[in-house]
Amino acid sequence: MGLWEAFLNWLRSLFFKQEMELSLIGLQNAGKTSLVNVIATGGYSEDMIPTVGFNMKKVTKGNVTIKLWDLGGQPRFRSMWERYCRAVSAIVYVVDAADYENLSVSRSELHDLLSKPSLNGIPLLVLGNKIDKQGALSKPDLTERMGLKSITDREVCCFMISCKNSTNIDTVIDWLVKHSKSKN
Ligand SMILES: Nc1nc2c(ncn2[C@@H]2O[C@H](COP(=O)(O)OP(=O)(O)OP(=O)(O)O)[C@@H](O)[C@H]2O)c(=O)[nH]1
Ligand SMILES: [Mg+2]
Repeated sequence: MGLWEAFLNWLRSLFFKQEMELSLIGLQNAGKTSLVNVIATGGYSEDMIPTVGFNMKKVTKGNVTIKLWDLGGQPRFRSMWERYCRAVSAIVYVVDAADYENLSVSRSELHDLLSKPSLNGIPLLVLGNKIDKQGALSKPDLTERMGLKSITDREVCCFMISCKNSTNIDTVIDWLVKHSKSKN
């Protein structure tokens, strides 16, 4: 980056703060809270407590402030997913790519959620997590098993990640930042 361009970017960052709000959705144990921690602090722990209800965290990346709604994935919390997705710039749906048993439930929960008229057109980022695990699905397999090609009414993107090894977390952050909106 040239000096002049860097200077312009710096100026822009002073005046054009960006902000975004997004919701992290997915079945229990998919790694949503782990992802929040990795994005916020880079920390990872095996010892996680299931999220009860939801948590909110604000993270700043460059001049973008991201408000993250981290929702509980257990069946009893799924009915509130829609409510927390209505006003967001993007829905981030986390899937455990090594947990074959729960893939069909994850797929149907995703498609149920996207069928809500209130969520029409909101961009979707699907993250296949835990690719450090042996036997984790490849991106084409996950795309197929989650029926992502049939979603045509919005922007859909899919990345394979590992919160444990911080794989592709920078790609996720780049995507998020690109989907933020100007505040003023
Ligand atoms: N091997 C591996 N384990 C992971 C990874 N990410 C998360 N985990 C583990 O998966 C378990 C569940 O992680 P959480 O982040 O609590 O999952 P969650 O989606 O927030 O679950 P709920 O809050 O119940 O909806 C924890 O034991 C994590 O350590 C990963 O990339 N690789
Ligand atoms: Mg959680």
